[in-house]
Order: sequence, then structure tokens, then C-alpha cells
Amino acid sequence: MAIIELRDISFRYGTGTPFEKQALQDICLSVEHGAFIGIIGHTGSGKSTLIRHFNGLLRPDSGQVLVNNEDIWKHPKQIRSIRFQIGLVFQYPETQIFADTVARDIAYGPKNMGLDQETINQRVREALSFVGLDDSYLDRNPFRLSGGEMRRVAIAGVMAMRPAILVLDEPTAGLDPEGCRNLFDHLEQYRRKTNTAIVMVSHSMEEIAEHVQRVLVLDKGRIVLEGSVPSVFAHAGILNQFGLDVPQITKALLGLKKKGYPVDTSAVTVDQAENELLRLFEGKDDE
Ligand SMILES: Nc1ncnc2c1ncn2[C@@H]1O[C@H](COP(=O)(O)OP(=O)(O)OP(=O)(O)O)[C@@H](O)[C@H]1O
Repeated sequence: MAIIELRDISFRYGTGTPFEKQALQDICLSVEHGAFIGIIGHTGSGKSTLIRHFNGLLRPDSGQVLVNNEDIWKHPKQIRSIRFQIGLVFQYPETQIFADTVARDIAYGPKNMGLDQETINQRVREALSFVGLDDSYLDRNPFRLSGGEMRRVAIAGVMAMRPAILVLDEPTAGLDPEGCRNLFDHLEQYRRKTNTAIVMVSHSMEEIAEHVQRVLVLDKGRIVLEGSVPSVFAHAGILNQFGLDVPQITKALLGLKKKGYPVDTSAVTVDQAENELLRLFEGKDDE
């Protein structure tokens, strides 16, 4: 059973005003336990608006948002508990850190859930380990951490609620390559260990290619392409029409193909491309 299902969601901002804007149109989407889904689309295509429907921050004009098969808007009072199940991590989440210790900041969510102190402490340690920080961070001032560490503390604060889905809006924005790799390593381990689904908005085709299983492409509030990573990136021309590109590595293979080399252009990650190039130029596969 899907954790969340969006059925024909449409949404417009500023209805009845001169600024009226159709931001989402007939969106259907379901997320299963343990899935890793990427959402891409050029600026203004509706990505942030879409993920704000996941946990009831926005209410659709039409369509339904089902969590565990129940329409979340049937009893609007239950929206609060939905926010614990669908953990939304905004862009630059470290800007929302407020507490004077890492432990207190991560504890904020579990505390709001009404958990007892012992469970809260356990959740805080667990979440900190999910993002690769040890207990020595518990009493540290989060404002004296590096940018990457602050980001991980902020994400741990959402993980501590043990959501069924972690929804991340541009999780690596502003991080250096090492910080990006580090964050993804921990997100991937967390997903495997806990079977939590991850939905990620990203502008980076490389990140999408390396990490997600299924991609949705948004344009003007509609899903215009959807499928596995290789199947979506096989449509370089269509992606271009929507202001998007395939990963650089795929682009290089497409360039070789254009020059007449018999190369398989379905490689979307560096490892896959390396294997394909080895096959092509040396006639062997990387073992
Ligand atoms: N609060 C708002 N009021 C009116 N229009 C809005 C509001 N927020 C977003 N929009 C409009 O809705 C559309 C979708 O915006 P949204 O922020 O969801 O896009 P996005 O794909 O997340 O963009 P970005 O990649 O730049 O973050 C855009 O045309 C945007 O201008």
C-alpha cells in the first residue's frame, strides 16, 4: 500500500485576484515505503508547491491527498499528526535552527509529538547517528558548527519524528562536493536501514541520476515525464523542451554517438559510463 497518494491534485495561487496562477494541474502520484523519488523541473514549474501538498501545508483546490488511504482533508484536525508522518525539510533548513544545543534542537519535533523524555533522548541520539554525527555533538551549540553539519542537524530534527516519508527540497543547495557526498551517503544508509521513503526536489541531474529510483518531471504544474532514471534521461530532446538537460556524462555519450561511435547512451552515472567506455574502447567490461 502507498504511504501517500495524490489523486488529480490541482492548485492555484491567488484565486480571484489579478495574481491568480495555476501552479499544479491534475497531479497523480503515489509513494511506497522505501522508495527514492526525484522531482525535477525548471524554476517555477511547481516543485515546491507540490511537496507542500504532501503534509497539508497547502490544500488542493480539487483532488485528494491520501495518507495511509485516508483523505487528510476529511478531518483537518488530523493534519498536525500528518506532519509527523510526512517529514518536510525545506531549502536551507539550517536557517530554522533555533535551540542553544544540538540535542534540544533535534528534540523539538519528538517533544511536540508528546513523547516521554526517555523516548525523546533515544530518538535524538538515533537521528544524530543517521546523519553521521556522534554523541559529542549533543551539547554543542548548533550555531558554531560548519554549514554542512548544521544542515545535517536540521535534517536529523525531522528524522527524529520517524516519518514514513522524508521530503527534501534541494537538500544539497550551497554545500561543497564533499558535503553533498557525505549527506547522500547518510541519506541512503538511513533509507535502507529504516525503509523510510525519500522524495527529493533537485536541480542537479547528476544527483538525480546517482541516487533516485524514479523521476517526475514537472512543467507548468503538470507531470510531463515520469519513470526510471534511464527511461527519463533517454528523452534528452523532450527534457530540453522543458528547459532541462540530461546528466553531463550522458551528454558526452550522446556526443560520441553523434560522431558515429556505437555507444550505448543509457548510462546515466559515472560508473555506468566508465563501464560503457571500457566496453567500447577496450572491448571489455569492468569486473
Ligand atoms: N505564494 C505564491 N503566490 C503566488 N504565486 C506563487 C506563490 N508561490 C509560488 N507561486 C507561483 O507558482 C508557480 C510554481 O511555483 P513553485 O515555487 O512551486 O515552483 P518551483 O518549481 O518550486 O520553483 P523553484 O525551482 O524556483 O523553487 C510559479 O509560477 C510561482 O511564481
